[in-house]
Amino acid sequence: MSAGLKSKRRPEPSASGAGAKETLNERFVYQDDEAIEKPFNWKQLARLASYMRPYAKQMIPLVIILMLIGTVTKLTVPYLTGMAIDKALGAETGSTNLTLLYQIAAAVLLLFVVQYITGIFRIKYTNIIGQRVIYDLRTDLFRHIQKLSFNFFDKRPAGSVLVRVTNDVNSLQDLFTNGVVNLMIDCVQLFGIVIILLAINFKLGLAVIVTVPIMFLISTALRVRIRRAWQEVRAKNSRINSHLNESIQGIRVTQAYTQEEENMKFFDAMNMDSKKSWDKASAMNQAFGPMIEITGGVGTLILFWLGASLIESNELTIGLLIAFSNYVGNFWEPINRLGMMYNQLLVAMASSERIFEFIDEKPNIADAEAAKKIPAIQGNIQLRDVVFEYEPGRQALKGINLDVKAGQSIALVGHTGSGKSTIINLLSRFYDITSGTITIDGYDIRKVTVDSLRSQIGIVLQDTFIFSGTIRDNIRFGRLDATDEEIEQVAKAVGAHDFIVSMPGGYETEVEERGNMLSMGQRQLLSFARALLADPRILILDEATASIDTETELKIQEALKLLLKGRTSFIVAHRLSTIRHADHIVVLDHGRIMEEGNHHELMTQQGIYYGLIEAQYKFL
Ligand SMILES: Nc1ncnc2c1ncn2[C@@H]1O[C@H](COP(=O)(O)OP(=O)(O)OP(=O)(O)O)[C@@H](O)[C@H]1O
Repeated sequence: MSAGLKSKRRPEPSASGAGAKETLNERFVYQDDEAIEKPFNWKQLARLASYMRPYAKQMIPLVIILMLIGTVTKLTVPYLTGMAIDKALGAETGSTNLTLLYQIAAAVLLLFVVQYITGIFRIKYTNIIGQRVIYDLRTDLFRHIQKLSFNFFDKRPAGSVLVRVTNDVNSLQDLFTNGVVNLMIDCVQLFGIVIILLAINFKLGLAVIVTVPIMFLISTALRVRIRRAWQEVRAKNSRINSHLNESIQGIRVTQAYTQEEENMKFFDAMNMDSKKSWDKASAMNQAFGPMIEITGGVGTLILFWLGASLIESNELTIGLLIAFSNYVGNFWEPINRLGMMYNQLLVAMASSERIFEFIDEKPNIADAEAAKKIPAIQGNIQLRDVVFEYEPGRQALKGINLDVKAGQSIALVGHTGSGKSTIINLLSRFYDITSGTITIDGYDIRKVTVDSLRSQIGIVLQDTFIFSGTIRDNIRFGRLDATDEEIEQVAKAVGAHDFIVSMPGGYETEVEERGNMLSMGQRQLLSFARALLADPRILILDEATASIDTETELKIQEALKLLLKGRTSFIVAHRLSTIRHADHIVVLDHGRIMEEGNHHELMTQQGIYYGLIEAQYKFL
């Protein structure tokens, strides 16, 4: 397997059920993804808000106007209701006035209609803004992830990267669509109600307002506990998802080793764990949920108790008390929502921190300041004292010197872990060397632009990745502007045409992601066709180790000959036929070149190479 594509594996499922429980806490947890909420951070909030800037001029003023109209109409209704009771139904005047009642009813109806219509448009526009912001954020993140270097992915499980692009971005969706506008609405509504309450009756207004912070604290504290319990449920479910993902990906290995029962035990333990935390959260919801409702009731109680005495002393009318109680009802709504909003913000803090951490990660393979494009490559390559460490202090290559002339084919051979894949990863600059130099046609590869370098180097990896799409699309990946004829030409040249046309849809056959429906040999031929289409001056090839039937082997050898013709090539070679035909063979051991030469020279030396070839014969 190529070093660049190696991922750090999590431990294998443990062998016993008890072990399953013990490891449950560590497996499927991406350490840095565990934090569900983070403390409030103004800088980060400002950075998030900056994503709304492009839409600020066009849409935000419109949303604010709609919101203000909606809030004013909403706050006018209780006042009109109070007026209807006092003036039209005679609670204050002592005589009924039906005309006034109808007029007030008509006004209230009109206000409702206005509120309804402004609400529809406000929601529509906030959703549009929210979706655009999320789209921008996701695009930024994906564009950036694509640029990150191999060593970034070496350190992270693919699942952890996935979680950021999907879950973390999604968790901000609500904040951007409803959160920001609701926050504004609630603040305006609260401010308006405070003024109105104090204006209607200062004493009563003050009494109600004073209770607010206490109620707010109680309800927020209860809510925090409920939220944490639900977050625990979500975290457990996310572990189940990760396990499920791995189980499905690895189903072949599980079935081949008849590990279904063990896997089931592990899943069961996780499932049970999730169920228990759900039970706990649900019980908490039932116990505390009604208490939050009751806190709102206390305010109303104070209101009627104090209100009644004010009516007795003629300081307040019945209508105004009812209007007052309506306002108090409206008062609780934004306070509760603000509490929820605060929770939402803390969760958003954690998600945005993770997203920005990725966006701020500098790809460590980037163009040098004065980097120029490398001109059309001839293919002369020189490695001088190349030392490379994946991790500081552990040298994977310990001073490699190599001279390759344009058009030569170099076979890299050696025991597993000797540094073969590392060399080919360095040539395309997937990693930067620790010391020494690599030059192509005399250009130091660190001083030319990464794009101009990679676009002239073709790579065929052992794990030939097939993307979901048609066979034609997969070949076209080598050069996007290739015509259909060119695609068929290269497929014919590498000997893939026959099997392609025998498939149900020919070149248009849809292949699943990773190309599961294709055989190893077929995948290999497709990737050769892809590389031939790209027509690079330098070709890097990590030869597949899997044994394939002799007929396919012959086809692959033929295709390989064609592919290598006239190019400088580096092959991590496993097949004897490939090695034998190489112009130059480099034998690596523990990161050093131990032997060099052609097949005959090395065989007569009777050194490491001789031993490797002898060992291969034994297996044949
Ligand atoms: N991504 C990585 N992070 C850290 N160390 C790595 C990484 N990839 C490879 N190594 C280490 O570098 C050394 C050389 O590995 P390399 O993959 O080049 O060997 P190889 O000769 O290609 O082996 P194989 O034939 O098994 O693919 C090994 O000791 C390996 O453990």
